[in-house]
Amino acid sequence: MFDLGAEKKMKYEQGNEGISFGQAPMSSPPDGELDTTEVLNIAKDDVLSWPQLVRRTSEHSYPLPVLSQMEHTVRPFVLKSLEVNNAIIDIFNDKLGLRKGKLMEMHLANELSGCEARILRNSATLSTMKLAIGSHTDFGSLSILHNRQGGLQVLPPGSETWQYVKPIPYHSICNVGDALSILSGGILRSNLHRVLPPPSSQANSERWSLVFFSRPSNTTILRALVDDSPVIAEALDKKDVDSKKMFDTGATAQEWCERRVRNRRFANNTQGLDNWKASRGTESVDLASFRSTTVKS
Ligand SMILES: O=C(O)CCC(=O)C(=O)O
Ligand SMILES: [Fe+2]
Repeated sequence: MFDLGAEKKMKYEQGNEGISFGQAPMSSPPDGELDTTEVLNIAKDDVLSWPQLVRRTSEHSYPLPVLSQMEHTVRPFVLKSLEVNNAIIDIFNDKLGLRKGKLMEMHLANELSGCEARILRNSATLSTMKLAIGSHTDFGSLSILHNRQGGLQVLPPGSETWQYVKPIPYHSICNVGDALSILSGGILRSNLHRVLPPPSSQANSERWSLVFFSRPSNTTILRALVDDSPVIAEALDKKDVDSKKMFDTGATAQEWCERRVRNRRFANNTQGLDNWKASRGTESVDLASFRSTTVKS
């Protein structure tokens, strides 16, 4: 799939419109270097409507290994991921003081959304510092990540030191993304992370990972649910005027994702810092941290 050759891969390219599904060359603002990881995104909407496609055209759908495994592998993976995702969303819903089912109403599987499964491959490399995936927050609600090799790092809030997240066998890693952070008035945090080539004994090996990203339905407006929960209203109340603005984006979930995807695309990343700024999510760290290579294991 990733070995198809550049020309054939173009057929499955995600396109320039900020829509994420398909094969995606991403770069790492602010320096605009191409991330070394290759990714293929499969839309939840296409998986659930299969054999019909609603997000990709039949001419530019997905590589053959995806299509031939749709019934036996891709669909069960997406259904199980949605089940796990929904259970976690419901727990957060109650902890945030929202009425039962409020968050789920924004994540209905049969409504069009940016939810997607992602397969990632980073070729073996001798350079231990070349970014496999540049620093970013995830765009949506929850990301459920399955990886066996190291390389994932997080930058804890207020810190300039990246820390490795060690994969634990039979466990997955769950990240909160921007959408849930905004809806919760910042009570849930969308963490800043990046990927380096695997460290120590795994260095020089190819790195594969698999993620399911859940995102609110396309039409969901991304703003803190202050009218639905006193807990969220109180959290937002404590923020200063500038931070408050971040929690009333005026954007739909679709617009939010499209903006972020478009400005992280290698092909679009020609404006240096302007692209970098336009690609940002809910993080509020300075530029120095994005360039920092200080690592604590
Ligand atoms: O491959 C990983 O460990 C992380 C992938 C990731 O952060 C992403 O695709 O957004
Ligand atoms: Fe990520």
